[in-house]
Amino acid sequence: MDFLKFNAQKCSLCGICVEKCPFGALTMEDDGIKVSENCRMCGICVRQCPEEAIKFEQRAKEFDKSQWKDFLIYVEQEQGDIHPVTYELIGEARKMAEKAGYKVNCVIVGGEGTRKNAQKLLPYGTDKVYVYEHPGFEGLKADCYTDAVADCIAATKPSSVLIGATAFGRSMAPRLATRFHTGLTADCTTLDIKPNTDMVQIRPAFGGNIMAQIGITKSRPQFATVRYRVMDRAKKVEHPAGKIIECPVSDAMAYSKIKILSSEVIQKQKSLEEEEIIVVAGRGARNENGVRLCQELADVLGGQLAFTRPMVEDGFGDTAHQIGLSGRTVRPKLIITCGVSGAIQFTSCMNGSEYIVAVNTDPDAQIFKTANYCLVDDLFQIVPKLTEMLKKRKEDDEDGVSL
Ligand SMILES: Cc1cc2nc3c(=O)[nH]c(=O)nc-3n(C[C@H](O)[C@H](O)[C@H](O)COP(=O)(O)OP(=O)(O)OC[C@H]3O[C@@H](n4cnc5c(N)ncnc54)[C@H](O)[C@@H]3O)c2cc1C
Repeated sequence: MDFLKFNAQKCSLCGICVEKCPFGALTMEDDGIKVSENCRMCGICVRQCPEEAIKFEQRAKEFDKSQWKDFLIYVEQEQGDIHPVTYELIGEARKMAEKAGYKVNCVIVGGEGTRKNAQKLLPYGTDKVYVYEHPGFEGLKADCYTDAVADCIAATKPSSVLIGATAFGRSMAPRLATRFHTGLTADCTTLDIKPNTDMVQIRPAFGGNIMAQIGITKSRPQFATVRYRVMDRAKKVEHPAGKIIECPVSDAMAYSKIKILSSEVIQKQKSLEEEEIIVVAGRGARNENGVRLCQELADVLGGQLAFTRPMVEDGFGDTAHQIGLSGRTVRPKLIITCGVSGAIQFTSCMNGSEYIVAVNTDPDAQIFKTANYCLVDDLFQIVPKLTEMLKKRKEDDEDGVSL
C-alpha cells in the first residue's frame, strides 16, 4: 500500500496499529509492519500510533491515463425500479463520450430483479451493462455494493464514473474514490470533457458565489456525483446495440456488515423534484396569511408549495420543500416565485425550469433576471386575484386549467 508510510526510525514495533486495525490489514513481519490490500485508508492506525510513526502520503504517482477509457454509470435501484437520475447521467455521459470517442457503460448491483432492470438501460444507447445480482445485495448496503462496483471498475478501467447524488450515491461515491486513491467532485451542475480526457467538473462553491471548475488531472477514474433533475434525460436510440454482461458474485463479495433488521415502505409521494408546477413562498410572503395565499395558488394549479431557505428556517416549511443549494434542485414546467429576491443560492437550483414567473414589489429584484414573466406587484394583492381567476376558468372549462 503506497499511501501509508511507516517511519522505521520512529516505529518501536509495539504492534498497537496491528491490534487496532478493524480490517486486519496490518501484519507484523520480521522486517517491520506490512500493509495488505484490505487497507481502507480509515486512518485509525495513524491516530493510534503512540510514536507518530505512520503517515498518509497523498502523493500521486505517474499515471498512464490512456489505460483508462469510457464512462461508467452507477445505476441505483429504488423500490424495485431504476432511479430516474440514471437516465440523466447516461444523457450527459453520451454527450461527452461522443467528443472523446468513448463508450457509455453501466454497472447495476442488487438482489432479485436486477437483471430485468438492466434490460431497461439498453434502449438509451448504453454499450455494456455489468450486472451483479445476488440475494446478499437485497436492500441498499453501501459496503458490499462498493465492493461490487470496485470490482467492475478494476476490471473495466473507466476514465470517469458518474453517480447520482442521492442519499445512497453520496454514501458510496467517497468510499469508491478512497479505494482508488482518486478525486471525487460532488454535486456537479455542468460536466464537459477536454481533448486529453480530463473532465471539466463545474459546481457552485463558496456558498454559490463562484462556479468552480474542478479537474482530476493526475489520477483515474474521475468520480463525479450529480443531483437528480440537473441534467437532461437521455433520449432513446433507434437501434440499441448494447449488451448485458453477467458478473460473477462470490458470497464474500455480497457479505455485508450491515444487517437490515426491518424495513417499511413509506407511501411514495410525488417529490418536489418530480413536480411539474411549483409555487414558491419567499420572505416577502412574510406570515401565515402570505403562505396560505401561495398554497391556494399552488392548489388551484394542481402543484406543490415550496419555500426559500429563510422561510424554512422560520418554520413555514420542511427541508424537503426548500429549493436551493442547501435544498432541492427543480426543473418544473412552471414555477411561480412570490416574494423571492433571487439570490444565486436559490436561482441556480431552479433556473432550468421551463416557465418562470416572478412576483416582487422591487423592480430591481435579481429574480427578474431569471424570470420569463415579471410581475412588479404586491403578492398580497396579485396572488389571490390570480387564484380567483384560475378557479373561475377551471369552473368554466371542464378540461381544467390549460397551461
Ligand atoms: C451556503 C448558503 C446556502 C444557501 N442555501 C439556500 C437555499 O438552499 N435556498 C435558499 O432559498 N436560500 C439559500 N441561501 C440563502 C440565500 O442567499 C438568500 O438569503 C435567500 O434565498 C433569500 O430568500 P428570500 O428571497 O425568500 O428572502 P429575501 O432575500 O429577503 O427576499 C424577499 C423578497 O421579497 C420581496 N417582497 C417583500 N414584500 C413583498 C410583497 N408584499 N410582495 C412581493 N414581493 C415582496 C422583496 O422585494 C425581496 O426581494 C443560502 C445561503 C448560503 C450562504
